[in-house]
Amino acid sequence: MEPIIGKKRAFEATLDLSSRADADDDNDNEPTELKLALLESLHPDLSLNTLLNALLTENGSVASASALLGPVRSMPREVPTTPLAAQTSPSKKPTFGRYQASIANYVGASGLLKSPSKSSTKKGRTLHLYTPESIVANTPCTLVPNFLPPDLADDLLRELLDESPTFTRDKFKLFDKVVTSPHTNAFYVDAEATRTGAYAMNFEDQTQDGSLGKGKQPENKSNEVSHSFYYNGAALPSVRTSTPVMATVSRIVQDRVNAEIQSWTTDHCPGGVKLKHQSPKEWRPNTAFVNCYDGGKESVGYHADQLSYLGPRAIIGSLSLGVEREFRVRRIIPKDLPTRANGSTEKRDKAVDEEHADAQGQMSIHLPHNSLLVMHASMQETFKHSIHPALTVSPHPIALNKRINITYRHYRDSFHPRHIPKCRCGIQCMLKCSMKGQGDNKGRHMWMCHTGYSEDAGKGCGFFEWAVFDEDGEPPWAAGFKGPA
Ligand SMILES: O=C(O)CCC(=O)C(=O)O
Ligand SMILES: [Fe+2]
Repeated sequence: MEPIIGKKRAFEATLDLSSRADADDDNDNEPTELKLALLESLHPDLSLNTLLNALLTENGSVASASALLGPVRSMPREVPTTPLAAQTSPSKKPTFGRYQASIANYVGASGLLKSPSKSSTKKGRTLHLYTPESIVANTPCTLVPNFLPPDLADDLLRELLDESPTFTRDKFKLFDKVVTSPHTNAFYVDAEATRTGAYAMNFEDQTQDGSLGKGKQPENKSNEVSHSFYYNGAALPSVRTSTPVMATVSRIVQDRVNAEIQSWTTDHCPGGVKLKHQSPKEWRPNTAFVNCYDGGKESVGYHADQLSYLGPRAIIGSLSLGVEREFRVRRIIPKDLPTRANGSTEKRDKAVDEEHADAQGQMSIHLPHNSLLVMHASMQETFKHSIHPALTVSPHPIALNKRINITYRHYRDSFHPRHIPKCRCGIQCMLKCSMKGQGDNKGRHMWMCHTGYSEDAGKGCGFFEWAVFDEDGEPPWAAGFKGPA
């Protein structure tokens, strides 16, 4: 059995680490904290998130936000002198028992907030989607609220909160600068997957019960790059075996995601048929990134997930626990720029991309505790996603200011590190979807060198080749490859 040895994860070079909050779009000069304080005094039983959302939806107008939120419950009381953001800072004792209002009370039949100007996204604007119906109608995602039995969700949350102090921050290169991700994470492989098959692990790294031990981060003992997971030019520094509750939940996620794939295909794919390059096989999660966001400032910028080990048309089951946060999505806008021979991108192009993307606006999905978001087969190729920084968070009784997110993933045997193409630097290529180029090349997948993204690497070798898949997304080296689609 060959070892899988972890390394470091990072994101694509399109990350936007800015913490620009939409509240900057306010149409007057009052600080947002003051407006929130006013709104809170008018609607004392609503959560800060609800108030903030209403304020953002109404472009910073307190009067319109208040009208949207419904009848005023009391006369305004004195505006607190402490900014509300500070009231939920980790140093302050959180107040529990605050009623978490459902914004669905304030939405129209479409699930969109009642506001005619919000029927579609606009430059710099955010369309808030508050119901599962509006989410699936506007994005390639399905939201399942109250997903797990409540005690199981709490057990999983407690288990991962215990692990979270050992999580690390990604470091990677962006526009020639080394950036650190504004949240922490760790990578897990299912114990079952580490015992057999393509993802079998080197048992030397494991303890007797088969786990790597809490927070244990073994050094990569092998330089055999073909057995490591590479993200943006560096191998992951550690691979952990999934915790017992993660594994139990993984099976529940598997069943639900497969059922959701079926309904989504029937309802949203032309002719009710799966997409070209989507795998027809059962989705079987065998790995997961677990993310931790400690307080509203922690976030992750816009990115599409790297496809190297997932293959094209990847599906991800993303479980949220603890503090509710905003998951923002925006469409990737293909542009008619000529593709460079080596598929490389430049700073100037990225800036143009960002400007172009911003012009389309974005959509916001609110992810409460114990909700499962299924990112369907067209998501990674057509949308970017992020966790937006929050001015305030409503503390969770177990997690306080933290949000834990588990992205369950199916790493496919035919995309195992030992199989995928290597570049001239000698490391595995990254699989990406091209959004540039002309005609048929737009939306094609490509294998490319990602050394240039690594914290300590040079420019990379510029290796690039178009990826070839059959109808089911299998590469030419896979058993049963049926020929180019
Ligand atoms: O925290 C989340 O919901 C998203 C995390 C994410 O995008 C990722 O792990 O790639
Ligand atoms: Fe992601």
